[in-house]
Amino acid sequence: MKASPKTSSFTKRLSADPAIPSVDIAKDPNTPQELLHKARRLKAGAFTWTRPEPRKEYKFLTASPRALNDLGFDEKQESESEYFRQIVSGQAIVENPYPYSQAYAGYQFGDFAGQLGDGRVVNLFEITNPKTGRRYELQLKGAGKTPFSRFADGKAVLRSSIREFIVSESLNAIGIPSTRSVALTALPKTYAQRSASEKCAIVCRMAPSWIRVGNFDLYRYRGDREGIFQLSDYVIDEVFKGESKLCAQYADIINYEPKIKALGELTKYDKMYLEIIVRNAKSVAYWQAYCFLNGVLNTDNTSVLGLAIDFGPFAFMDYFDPNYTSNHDDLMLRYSFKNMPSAIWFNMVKLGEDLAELIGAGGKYLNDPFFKEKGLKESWIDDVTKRAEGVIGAGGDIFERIYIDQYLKLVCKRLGITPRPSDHLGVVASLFETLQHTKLDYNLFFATLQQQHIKDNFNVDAVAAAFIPDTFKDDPFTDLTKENVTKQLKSFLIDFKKRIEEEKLTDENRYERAHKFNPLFVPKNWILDEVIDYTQENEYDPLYLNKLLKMSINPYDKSQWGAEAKELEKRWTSAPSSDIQMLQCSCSS
Ligand SMILES: Nc1ncnc2c1ncn2[C@@H]1O[C@H](COP(=O)(O)OP(=O)(O)OP(=O)(O)O)[C@@H](O)[C@H]1O
Repeated sequence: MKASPKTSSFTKRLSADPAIPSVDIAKDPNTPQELLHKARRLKAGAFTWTRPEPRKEYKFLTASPRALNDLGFDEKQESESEYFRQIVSGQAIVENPYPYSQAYAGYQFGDFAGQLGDGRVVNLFEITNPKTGRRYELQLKGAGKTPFSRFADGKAVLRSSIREFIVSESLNAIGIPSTRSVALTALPKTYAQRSASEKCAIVCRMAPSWIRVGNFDLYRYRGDREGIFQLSDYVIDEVFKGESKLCAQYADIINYEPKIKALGELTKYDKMYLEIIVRNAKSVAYWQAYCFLNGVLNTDNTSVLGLAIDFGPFAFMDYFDPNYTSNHDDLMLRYSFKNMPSAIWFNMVKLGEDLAELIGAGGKYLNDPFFKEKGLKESWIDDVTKRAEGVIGAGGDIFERIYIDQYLKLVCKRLGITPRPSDHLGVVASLFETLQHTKLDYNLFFATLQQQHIKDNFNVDAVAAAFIPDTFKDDPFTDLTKENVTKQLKSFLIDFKKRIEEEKLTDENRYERAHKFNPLFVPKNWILDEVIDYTQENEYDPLYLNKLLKMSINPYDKSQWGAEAKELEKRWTSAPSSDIQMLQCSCSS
């Protein structure tokens, strides 16, 4: 890490908080420290200079070998280096570029919440992996108070830090777009009051960009049209690497969408908006295909890159229940499994409203000097409003098409079959009916199915039995009995057999296709709870944590899970007893 060149495109291209206009002022010992660490509302600017608050004691716990590898580092050398450990915990900072916290706003549970911002995050710098050319921005979560801390303490507790550290790396390893975690450091003498007093930690995280829909919301709230232009140009040039890359992947769907055709030529701002929509539609499909719930899909937790971001009350669902919400406080089920697509679409509409002037202008007004300098003439307003509504409406159709297309593709990949447009009525419908009625472990179901021999004279009872865990008990109060579960499974297996015969797929073909999409392990809430308890009760012994990390970053390859703690591996890959399934979490972290 020491030798890697470090930059910050964000602070280079976007405007700083006018209260601390330069790094020299931030560094000046005469500058009041409250300016860096006390809650206040910024008048303007995309960020403010700040730095991690010093803590009494730091204890390095672990680093993700996969993240280090993606940064272009030697895993072992880096994680053992003192310099690395100091940087990822905020004990030392790189003075150039100087650390900062981002300003953003957000719609939380449907209501606008005003200025939010990095209230416990300090951004460090960007590093580009010389081999892949990929750039990542590193930041520290739980690094202390910033001007965005509002009424809170700037801390993150160890419990939520372990959860975020593990799940972000797990999602990425499964193939789901996510922000990442580099390293985890405990703060043994730093406590935070949550429902009880808890010990704290710092997670060093990385992402190609940390920009959220909330960054745009803030400019709209301030009425800062120059800020919206600046942020949009930054996102196009630096996050998406130029206009030519926008909307390239789904050009066929986008260009042939009738509502898009009606808009005439698309501007770079239209394309940026649609690119963000496409990425988020795909991500929701991933979350649903793997039954992952973020739990708080507010606009401040919706990345412009469609990355899973901010891991509070998240969960991998144990069994398929469309009404499940992982968020204990989400009484209206706003962020439940079935509502995730509409929650993200709500956020895309808010982004469209933030960008209304830019996407409404179209080629007709965008290059008009009056528009650039001053804004809209009275006579243009109807035209611009109509076009902005047109872009958002077209975006809605595209969102729906891409989400459905991607969801079906992913589910079929998990089954090892080739998707057909009618699948939602056929084998996929049969699958979800079975999953919902049998309450079998969702992710384990696919991993079990890919192993089964389903041929001409297959013994359907024996195959059905392979899905039912030894621990299964008839529920005396419902019809969830072994007999009914077997019946339901057999019905699905017969439908499935018909389909694979139509496709002329052998068991081997099917396994070859499916096993790359069916993780053998996902970190469920009950496993995370066990690891958190063990780590806290055993003076930060990293045995469980590192075992969980190995399993989470190698979900398709058991051979990488290590020779240690085999009993944990066995338990963590089995279906759990019903009393620890479908756990919920609260937002406090
Ligand atoms: N303990 C805390 N101290 C200061 N600010 C906080 C704290 N917890 C949450 N916030 C702030 O409240 C807002 C919403 O919190 P949320 O839990 O969604 O974000 P977060 O987990 O802190 O950060 P991120 O989204 O970057 O993962 C954010 O502006 C966040 O910075």
